[in-house]
Amino acid sequence: MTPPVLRIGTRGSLLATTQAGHVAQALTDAGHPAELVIIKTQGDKSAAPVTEIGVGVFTTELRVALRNDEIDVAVHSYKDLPTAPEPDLVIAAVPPREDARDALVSNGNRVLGALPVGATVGTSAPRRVAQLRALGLGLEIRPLRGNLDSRLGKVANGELDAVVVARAGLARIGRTEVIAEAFDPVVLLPAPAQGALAVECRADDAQLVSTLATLDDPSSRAAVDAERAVLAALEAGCTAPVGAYAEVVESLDDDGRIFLELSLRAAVAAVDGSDVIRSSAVGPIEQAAQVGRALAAEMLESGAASLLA
Ligand SMILES: NCc1[nH]cc(CCC(=O)O)c1CC(=O)O
Repeated sequence: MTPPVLRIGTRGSLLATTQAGHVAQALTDAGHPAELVIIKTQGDKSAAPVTEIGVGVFTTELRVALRNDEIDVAVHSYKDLPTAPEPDLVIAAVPPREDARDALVSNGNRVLGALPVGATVGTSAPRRVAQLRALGLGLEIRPLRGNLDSRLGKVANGELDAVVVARAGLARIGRTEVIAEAFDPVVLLPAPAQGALAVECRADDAQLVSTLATLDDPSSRAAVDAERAVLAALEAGCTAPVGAYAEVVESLDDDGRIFLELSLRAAVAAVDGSDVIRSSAVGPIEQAAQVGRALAAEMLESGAASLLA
């Protein structure tokens, strides 16, 4: 039995409570009153690089709370969720995704190409570090962690010339005005599932699963399923130098009729920027995960494993 007021578990950051708040509001509007329950995760307690604290640092405690029936729903940034399946839990909804691109916030609002050699750019994600280095612009990449406000603060106070963050995070907290440039995926491929939310609940809570399903956006779900299948098939985690981006696009069949299909691009980069393997594929929306796995297999044949080692 689902209690009268749904307990929505979320991390406590402004970004997390804002995005979980949207989910709570949507449920309340649909006649299912909901409230937020703040859960502290390992990633909130430690300021160490995520690459060191490990997989699931922003999500494990939320899943524990779900299993302990302390919350009914967990709202995660989907890109923070490990790819390992959890049979007792289900991603009941992937709401419409935000713009998935990475964004540059810089001193003087300069675009990346206008930053001089030696300019300091903050980011800790190996995926961003690798792709930025591969551009060969002579930038000084500096480690960066903490919540969005503190990251932006490092540009404002002059500690760094620029930072790279997910545009979606800025959009959700209403700060897109600070963006100097949103990177085309050709330049910088976003993390698998970046900009998407995962709305998770216990798999045996059938009534709640169907309630949450009303928030699902099938195109967003297909895209993230394909992207995460690439990551899983490469046996890489959310801190690996792997970018993937999928979207539902219009194509023409042999008779000139428009149909929808999934277009997927992925990249694996050496963290020192010395090499990038890129690949792309199109396929049926209903077979998103297969499209992702096939692309990963192709990239492994091109030598992706040696870049991930
Ligand atoms: N691990 C940090 C994290 N998890 C989700 C987002 C941004 C929002 C999103 O991608 O949905 C961020 C911050 C960032 O990458 O700049």
